[in-house]
Amino acid sequence: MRLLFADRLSEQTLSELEARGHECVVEPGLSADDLAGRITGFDGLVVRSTKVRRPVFEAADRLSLVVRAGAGTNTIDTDAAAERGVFVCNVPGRNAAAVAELTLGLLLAVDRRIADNVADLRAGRWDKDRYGKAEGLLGSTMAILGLGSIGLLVAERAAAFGIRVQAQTRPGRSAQTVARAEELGVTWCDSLGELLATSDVVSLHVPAGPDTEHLVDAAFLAQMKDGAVLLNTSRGDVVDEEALLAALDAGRVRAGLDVYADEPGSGQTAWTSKVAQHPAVVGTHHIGASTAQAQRAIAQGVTEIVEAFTHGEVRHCVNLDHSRLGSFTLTIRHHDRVGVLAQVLDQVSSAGLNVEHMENRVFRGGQAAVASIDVAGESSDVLVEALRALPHVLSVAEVTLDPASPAGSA
Ligand SMILES: NC(=O)C1=CN([C@@H]2O[C@H](COP(=O)(O)OP(=O)(O)OC[C@H]3O[C@@H](n4cnc5c(N)ncnc54)[C@H](O)[C@@H]3O)[C@@H](O)[C@H]2O)C=CC1
Ligand SMILES: O=C(O)CCC(=O)C(=O)O
Repeated sequence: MRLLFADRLSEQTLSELEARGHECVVEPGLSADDLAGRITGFDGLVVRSTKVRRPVFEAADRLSLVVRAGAGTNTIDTDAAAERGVFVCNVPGRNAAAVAELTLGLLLAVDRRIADNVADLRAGRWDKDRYGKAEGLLGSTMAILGLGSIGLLVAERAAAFGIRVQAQTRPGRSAQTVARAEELGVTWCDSLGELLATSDVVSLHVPAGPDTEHLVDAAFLAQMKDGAVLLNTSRGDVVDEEALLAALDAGRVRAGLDVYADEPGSGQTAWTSKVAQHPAVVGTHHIGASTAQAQRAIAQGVTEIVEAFTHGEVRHCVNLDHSRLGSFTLTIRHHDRVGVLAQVLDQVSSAGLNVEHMENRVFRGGQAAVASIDVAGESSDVLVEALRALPHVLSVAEVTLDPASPAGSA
């Protein structure tokens, strides 16, 4: 594949991909605005924080894969990609430990005012009176919103500090997550109000999206305990910054933030933000994932995704419709000969039916294969008999799909 890297990735990944025959063009200086003018001629695009907007997909001539070398995909117009049949894949979980480490670092920094301590010492001021007061973390209570890869690792690290961790009960949470959370001592609150009113620290680890936009608003902040600490290493949009500013000004809360609503992407630039500059905030520059360990793990994930893709497997795709669109599945065992599938598809299209998804698996030895074809429309005995009569077809089975069942192939 011809791959454009619009952000920096490890040299090792690039050499590994090149050793496997891919051409890697690395242009970390490209901005979101430059991308549309640069994308022609590339099959794949790999980005970290660089935004990938609709014009990129409109300008692309052969783009088939965008890999987000990280977890959050809110920086990519996944709908525009879906409209043009471009897969957008992320690398889930691989940078979670790094983000969890920074989250605890921010908490310690807020509690002990480490940044202010350092600034005063660097300015030649000793002030044990001012800095010799802190609540301490042992025995405090932390709420975690978003108990996924990062949330669970934050819970694990918080528990090691003697912090009691709690989360809200949430329908649809996997049994595996509940079991891991309980193993770590996480306890459950039935309502958000109860969770916030009983927590000294609230840590956000939810993805950005319509459900979580301004999840932390004035009402949310008003329910937090007086003097509580808000930690946000997820996305800036999750917090209504005007409301946070008011709560900070009123001395109601303190905050440790790695992400901001209108933060710049990668690189260096002049930037001011009232929340980031607030004295009750310890802020970092969206560096949660920026450790060598996390970037090695992410780079390995990128290589795996590109390699799998070149072998026809799409891993961690975030813009596929996982609900089956077909109404029935045909399973066709056949001799693996040139033209068999073309004849099968001919019969399906002659019956006026549309194929929604198909997969063909060849057995060892290359003699036989099984095709699984999800089809939209009404099946008929005539079609099934016509398929059975085709040369090299060994058997045809037909199963009507339950519209509620997930396809879950990618
Ligand atoms: N600061 C940084 O450098 C980084 C930030 N992130 C951000 O952190 C987010 C979380 O990352 P991961 O833990 O890897 O993702 P994840 O997908 O493993 O976990 C997200 C969790 O949030 C839950 N969730 C979704 N909506 C929710 C809601 N409305 N209320 C409560 N829970 C909800 C999901 O069920 C899931 O368990 C990413 O989407 C990304 O935006 C991720 C990596 C680095
Ligand atoms: O690559 C980065 O620095 C950002 C990481 C991030 O925010 C993510 O993985 O969602």
